[in-house]
Amino acid sequence: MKIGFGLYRHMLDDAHFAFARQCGATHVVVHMCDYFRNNDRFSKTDQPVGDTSGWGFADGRVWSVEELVDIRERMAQHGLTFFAVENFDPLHWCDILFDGPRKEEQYRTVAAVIGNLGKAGIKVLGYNFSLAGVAGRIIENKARGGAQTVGLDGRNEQTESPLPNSMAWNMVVDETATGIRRPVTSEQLWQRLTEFLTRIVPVAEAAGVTLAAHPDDPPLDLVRGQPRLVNQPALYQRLLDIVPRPANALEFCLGTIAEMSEGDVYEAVDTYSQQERIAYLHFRNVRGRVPHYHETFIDEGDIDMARVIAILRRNGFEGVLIPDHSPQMSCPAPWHAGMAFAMGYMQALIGRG
Ligand SMILES: O=C(O)[C@@H](O)[C@@H](O)[C@H](O)[C@H](O)CO
Repeated sequence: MKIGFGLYRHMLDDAHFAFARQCGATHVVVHMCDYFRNNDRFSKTDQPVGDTSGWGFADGRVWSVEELVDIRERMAQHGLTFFAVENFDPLHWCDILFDGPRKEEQYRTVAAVIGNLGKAGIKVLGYNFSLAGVAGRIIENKARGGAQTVGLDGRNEQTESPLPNSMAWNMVVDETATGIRRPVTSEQLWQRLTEFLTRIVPVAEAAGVTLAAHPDDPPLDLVRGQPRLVNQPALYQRLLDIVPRPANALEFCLGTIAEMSEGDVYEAVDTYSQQERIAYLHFRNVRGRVPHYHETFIDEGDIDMARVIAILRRNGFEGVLIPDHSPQMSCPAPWHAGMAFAMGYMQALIGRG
């Protein structure tokens, strides 16, 4: 098992690389999509949360081999491995998600993105096949000591307001578009995922890249009038079985799995790590289940994190674990302190960095 760190687009600098290494990270998961682009409404010091207007503005640029290699080489100077990219930019694939007119063009874009990752030596691409994206969460001071965290306290304006045509994956993809997205059925969503995996897993295999699926967070049935995909632990198996190949793997988000209304997080960890289909984990903790939960510090949630590590060890898991996100601590550096706390706990559980 390897301990990693997730860095957002605006954190790809020496200071954050040094901080990640000092926290014991050896591997980095990079968010190449700038969730905050052209959007100063929300603080960039933590994960994006947003409101009914979503996160930032997608730009759809295909990340070049050169820029990916530059990031990889700058990280390497700090003893860090560029392990994965997490998420497409919504403009790479919004018409794949919504079966729109640019679908075929976007399949070519997705193939180009994956091809460039492979050429740059980056072996994992996390993705979240989600129509409304990570939407609906609210900011609350519910973590230990009143620390700021995110969660859900029942359905709210964000989860209920219909998704506009201007948005996909909780970001703006066409600010000129008007009207509301036509509701998609759950079966249509699974059909689109089936086409996506059937067409793209071979592309990923040829590029030497593993695709890793994140579950839908919050794992409700509907968010903004659109169905959710993997919102129960057993549905991960349905996704894996569409294309039963090693390159069709999981970005296993422990927190999201624990938030789900059904299932047992320990059984899920055991089931999927036994199959060796977990590429990396979001090793974060929560309290409660949808529609009432909040993210917690790594040591104070419902999940016994030591028990999760014991299951992973028993099943010989050799992938990467990252904290994903942590509550913001009340100090001059809320994000850094929260991440350092989480990483220290992971180091103690998993081993020396
Ligand atoms: O569980 C979650 O929802 C998180 O993994 C996401 O907030 C994730 O950090 C973002 O979607 C970026 O991938």
